[in-house]
Amino acid sequence: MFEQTQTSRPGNNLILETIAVTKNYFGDKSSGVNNITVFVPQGKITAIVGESGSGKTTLLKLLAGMLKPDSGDVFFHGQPMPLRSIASTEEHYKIAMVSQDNHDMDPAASVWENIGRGLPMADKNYELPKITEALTLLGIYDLRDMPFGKLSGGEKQRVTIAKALINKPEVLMLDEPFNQVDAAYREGLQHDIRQIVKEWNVTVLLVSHDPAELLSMADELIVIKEGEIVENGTPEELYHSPKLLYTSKILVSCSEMTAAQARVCGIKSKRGTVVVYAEHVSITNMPMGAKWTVKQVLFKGFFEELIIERDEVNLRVLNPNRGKHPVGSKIGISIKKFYEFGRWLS
Ligand SMILES: Nc1ncnc2c1ncn2[C@@H]1O[C@H](COP(=O)(O)OP(=O)(O)OP(=O)(O)O)[C@@H](O)[C@H]1O
Repeated sequence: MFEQTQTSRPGNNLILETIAVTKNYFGDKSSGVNNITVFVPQGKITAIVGESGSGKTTLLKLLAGMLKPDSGDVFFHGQPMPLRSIASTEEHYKIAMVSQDNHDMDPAASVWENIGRGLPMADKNYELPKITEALTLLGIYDLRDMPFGKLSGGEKQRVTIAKALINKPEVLMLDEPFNQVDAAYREGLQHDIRQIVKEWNVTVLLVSHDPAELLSMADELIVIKEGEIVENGTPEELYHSPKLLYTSKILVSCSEMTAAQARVCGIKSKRGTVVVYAEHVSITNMPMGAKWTVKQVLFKGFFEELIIERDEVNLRVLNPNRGKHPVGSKIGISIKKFYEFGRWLS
């Protein structure tokens, strides 16, 4: 594999680290994670990205002390992380996990009751101000008397996050937190989480499959493939200069082609694979150059994505002028930028 160790940025205080951690479920490297070293900076949003089954949740659980590594170490504030299955310790209250399934919520109980159950018994006297604060923070105070089971997916997710925040954790782990949440609601929730991170200096570890979410929310991305770290950097670094084809395919709507197919687009490449981002293709107005056929028009809200074809090569094009190029019409294009990847780096 190309690179196995995430690099830490100078000046960042680290809150969580794994050093050469391996966790395999079947005794070989085919599942889990292998020899992973990661540094999680305090007060930032770090996203773990990778294709399905690459080991993101396993890494999250190792960092939370929910899984015992086969080898290697996990540190929280520089101290070995105790395992949760033995007993919940002070460290564990400082790390809250929000997963996709809301499994610890009681659908018949009210929002207020569900959130209150997140408090330790000794803290019951402080229930009123703490629950009020959590509900207000997530903008769901008005829902306090509603049964949890009657809420929409987005509202449920806000309640789950409010419950995770009630003990003011130092680390909030979010595993696919916005899966059930529709687009309009999602942006508001993402914004609120960013605010909480800033105001409370909370560290967030985020697992997501949504490129827009990853790019807009994360301060740092860790890319994981087949249980190993293959690349890391800021969203800007990885978006504009991905080292790996794998990374660009996760983060960007793009077209992947062989060097021979790229020649159809006027690109001469000596390397194995060429990638063109949809946003780097512009539509030209010259009728003579209109050699591409629009095959599909994908509605994306305020813009469209066109799939166009020429000589059996398909290309994705970002089209801001919606409705102008229907299926079957001919267009010309120019490509502003492309990326080349050698096979050994993919
Ligand atoms: N409890 C388990 N027992 C056996 N194998 C497991 C277990 N948990 C995960 N695995 C396997 O380990 C690999 C990594 O799983 P993991 O859930 O960490 O991946 P992921 O990147 O989070 O996937 P997804 O994006 O689909 O949630 C997969 O091959 C998975 O099948």
